[in-house]
Amino acid sequence: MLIVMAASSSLLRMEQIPGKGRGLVASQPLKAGQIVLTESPLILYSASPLLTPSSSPYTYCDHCFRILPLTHNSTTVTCPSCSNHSFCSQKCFSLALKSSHSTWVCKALMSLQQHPNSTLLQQHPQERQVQARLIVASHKLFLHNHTPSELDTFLSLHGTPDDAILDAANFLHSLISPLFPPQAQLSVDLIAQLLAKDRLNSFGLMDPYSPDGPQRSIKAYAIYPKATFFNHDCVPNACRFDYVDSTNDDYEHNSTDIVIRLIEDVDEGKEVCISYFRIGRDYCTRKRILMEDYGFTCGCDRCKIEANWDGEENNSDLPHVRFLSKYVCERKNCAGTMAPLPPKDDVPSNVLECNFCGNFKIDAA
Ligand SMILES: C[S@@+](CC[C@H](N)C(=O)[O-])C[C@H]1O[C@@H](n2cnc3c(N)ncnc32)[C@H](O)[C@@H]1O
Repeated sequence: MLIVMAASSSLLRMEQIPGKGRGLVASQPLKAGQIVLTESPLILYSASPLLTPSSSPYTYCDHCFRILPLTHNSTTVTCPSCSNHSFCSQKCFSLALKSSHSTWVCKALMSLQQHPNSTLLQQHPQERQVQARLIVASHKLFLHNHTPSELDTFLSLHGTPDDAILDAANFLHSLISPLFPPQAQLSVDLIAQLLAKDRLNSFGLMDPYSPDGPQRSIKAYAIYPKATFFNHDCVPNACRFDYVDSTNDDYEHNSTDIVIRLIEDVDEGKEVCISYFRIGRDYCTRKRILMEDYGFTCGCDRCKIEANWDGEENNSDLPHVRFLSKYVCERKNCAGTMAPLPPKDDVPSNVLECNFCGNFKIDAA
């Protein structure tokens, strides 16, 4: 059912949006269901703490983050050097050896997991163990011979270190810089920038949906070079899909790619926005997350209206209430966002797909 279509970057252009910084706007009229962006992560790293056993019921391939079978089967490969990282197939392991689990990454992670580094890490909040993974995963950006544009792109992202980040950066620098090759330009300031940018710009790749399972947790974080420029709206006109655990062959080797698909038609020049979390959340929760995690107050029409609600109103005619009743997935334990499948031969689809549980429904309207 899925349709793979890499979006041309000409569908979107970057502009300064008053009060929001940079954003992405439609450079031509766009249709509901249209895929406006597909891209691979610039940085991708596991959300599992390096030392503490994960609370997730799942284990993942350490390269593509697909779920591994409970008992390792014949295709699962464990890294013979560290015995700590597993891969869903020989192919994924081979790809990992050239990128996410190169000899250097393997040695750096092992060194962080060994005494006395592990003792030092354990004396700090557990978050440091995940931040250490981020720094190791980003090591290519810090090498002098690495393409400078990626580091420049990264450093231009939103996010400024605060005192807590500077403390974390000082500690992580003392722990990790001895592992870096001499030609790397790793400094406390660069680590602080990395942590600050990651906090505002990374997307979480989630555990698979299960109707009766525990609440889904994040299995990996990814920073996408263009998708990071989508601003937030509480009534978004686009939403994000990923197919990490999809069994569809089209996604076999790009399962950590992000796919941004339009929920409704977007006129030329109009900003394309996503929601930074599930859209059904109430006003106070949205306001808190946007301030605490992203540092801004949302000025969208939905927030303006809901700020004055006392819970007694009949709101069924309001545009955002109609939007939510149409596009929030009603499946148990889900509440994801539903977007139409891509149009075929310019004919819009009346099938909606949930970006969280993968459910399909016919749009009766
Ligand atoms: C992932 S970045 C999005 C791109 C960003 N505007 C830029 O110029 O790089 C997230 C940041 O964009 C800004 N932002 C996103 N949505 C916003 C909104 N609806 N209102 C105000 N600021 C917003 C906030 O500063 C937020 O921390």
